[in-house]
Amino acid sequence: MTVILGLTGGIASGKSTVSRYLNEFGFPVVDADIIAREVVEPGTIGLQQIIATFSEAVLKADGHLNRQYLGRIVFGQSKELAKLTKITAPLIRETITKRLQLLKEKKASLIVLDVPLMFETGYDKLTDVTLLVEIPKELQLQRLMRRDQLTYTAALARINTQWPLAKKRALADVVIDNSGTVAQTKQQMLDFLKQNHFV
Ligand SMILES: CC(C)(COP(=O)(O)OP(=O)(O)OC[C@H]1O[C@@H](n2cnc3c(N)ncnc32)[C@H](O)[C@@H]1O)[C@@H](O)C(=O)NCCC(=O)NCCS
Ligand SMILES: Nc1ncnc2c1ncn2[C@@H]1O[C@H](COP(=O)(O)OP(=O)(O)OP(=O)(O)O)[C@@H](O)[C@H]1O
Repeated sequence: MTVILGLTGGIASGKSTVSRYLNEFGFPVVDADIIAREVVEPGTIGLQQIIATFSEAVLKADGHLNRQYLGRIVFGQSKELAKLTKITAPLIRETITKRLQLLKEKKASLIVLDVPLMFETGYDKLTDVTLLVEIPKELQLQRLMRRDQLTYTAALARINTQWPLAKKRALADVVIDNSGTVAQTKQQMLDFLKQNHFV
């Protein structure tokens, strides 16, 4: 039987750090952020629809989506974000469903489904167990500002488009605290994997 492990957490909480670690054990990862990029590559229907909605100003000179520019438009303006997700959400869902089906057919024992907006979008329904990576909001702001070179206000706007941590924590089966070192986080993950006989 295949177990689908839903991995979630706020922006810059450490999901990729955890999913990379899980992938080191050979567990396949289906990553919604990566798929969100694939569905708007040049030549896709997704990109065509984005241009039709937001104008050609969203394109870089090489024809790729200017993600930084679009991010500035949508984060902090809920109407604009809703227009974008109306385009991307169905395309992401279709790809995720296909990938999960393929991996199940290959009889993967554990599949990691990494979705930042797991609970907000109901993807937890596809999972057998949900794991939340959490850090305190101040640390989240610091890591996000540093990683994406954002101002305090821009980082806060991104965080505030997502559900508050407490609401996600109430729904998660397992909570991993990523406020310490990466090594400490990996140890918590290893304990979880061992306890559940995944390794
Ligand atoms: C606005 C975009 C172009 C900005 O791109 P950028 O490269 O700067 O960010 P990236 O895609 O790496 O996302 C970073 C993080 O932002 C957060 N985020 C992304 N989309 C959303 C959203 N619709 N609502 C809330 N938070 C979001 C997530 O925590 C995500 O991990 C991009 O985020 C996007 O296309 N978003 C819409 C697609 C989507 O809904 N993705 C989430 C899949 S669950
Ligand atoms: N335990 C840690 N200690 C210090 N820095 C960390 C730790 N975990 C992650 N980071 C750093 O914090 C940033 C966010 O981590 P990561 O990219 O894994 O988060 P994420 O949840 O996948 O983010 P997003 O979903 O927004 O892409 C990265 O720059 C990463 O190197």
